[in-house]
Amino acid sequence: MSKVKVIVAGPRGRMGNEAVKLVHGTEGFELAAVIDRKHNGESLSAIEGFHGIEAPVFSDINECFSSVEADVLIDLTTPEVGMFHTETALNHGIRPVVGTTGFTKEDLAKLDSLTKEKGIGCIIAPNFAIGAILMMKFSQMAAKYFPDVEIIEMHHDQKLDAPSGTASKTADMIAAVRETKQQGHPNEKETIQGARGANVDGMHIHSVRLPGLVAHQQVLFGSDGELLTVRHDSFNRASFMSGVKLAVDSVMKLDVLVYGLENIIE
Ligand SMILES: NC(=O)c1ccc[n+]([C@@H]2O[C@H](COP(=O)([O-])OP(=O)(O)OC[C@H]3O[C@@H](n4cnc5c(N)ncnc54)[C@H](O)[C@@H]3O)[C@@H](O)[C@H]2O)c1
Ligand SMILES: O=C(O)C1=N[C@H](C(=O)O)CCC1
Repeated sequence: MSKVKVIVAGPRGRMGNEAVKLVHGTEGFELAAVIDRKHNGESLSAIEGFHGIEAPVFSDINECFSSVEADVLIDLTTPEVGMFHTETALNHGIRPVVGTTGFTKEDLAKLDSLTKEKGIGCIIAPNFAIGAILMMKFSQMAAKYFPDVEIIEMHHDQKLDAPSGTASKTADMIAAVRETKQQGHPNEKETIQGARGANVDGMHIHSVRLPGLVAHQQVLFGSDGELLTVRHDSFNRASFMSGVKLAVDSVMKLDVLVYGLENIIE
């Protein structure tokens, strides 16, 4: 069987670095190229930390897609760049696997119609960690019985977007199964703006950013006399890689946009 040819965008980033190593070390995958803001025209193996991993480096995505034959783009960059890369990949017939977070509902709607128009698969996964997917699924289950929910997401202090993609997705999944509910006292007032966090469908999301953290979330469910906490912690970026592999394998069999790996795993 022929190998899945993969391009990684953002190879020198925290996640991109792991993804390059995953693709390079996976038998059924081939690293076709990388897209990096610097090092155009070099081989990846010449860049510190990638010794022995041969792949051409492109700074221009259109040039990359025109020069290299590829099946899948893994994007791990920034929200604005990720949206541009995803649209460009779809327009070139390359299937995107997007880990980049910070996409708006409008971005997702736009990508959904572009995916339908092109008839190829696309996966946007706010969190690739299998434990995080289960945390979201368990939270959705719990919300049927505990409609009062607060989400606390905690990430490293270099994160650009807030709330996290995982927290937004968790809130969306919970909103899909519970009636809209304004939580807390109906007359509550913030004496310092933002004290109650972001409000999604009556649910509050609190974003913590601290050095030393990687990616953590707890979903609190309160009821009369009891508290249920569903929590997940990623302690390193390797925790995301089995989900990245699953997404690359899965996107090859899809012809629609899938938003969230919970739609892929049983
Ligand atoms: N889905 C998940 O499971 C998951 C897990 C971790 C991080 N993330 C998300 O992945 C993204 C990357 O996270 P990170 O921690 O690796 O960030 P990072 O800042 O370490 O890496 C981002 C990389 O993108 C590169 N980049 C920026 N613009 C570019 C361009 N035009 N072309 C090519 N490369 C470009 C930067 O140079 C940088 O190396 C973020 O959006 C983050 O929220 C998702
Ligand atoms: O490190 C990040 O940034 C992460 N972002 C994702 C999110 O926004 O949910 C997932 C975990 C790590």
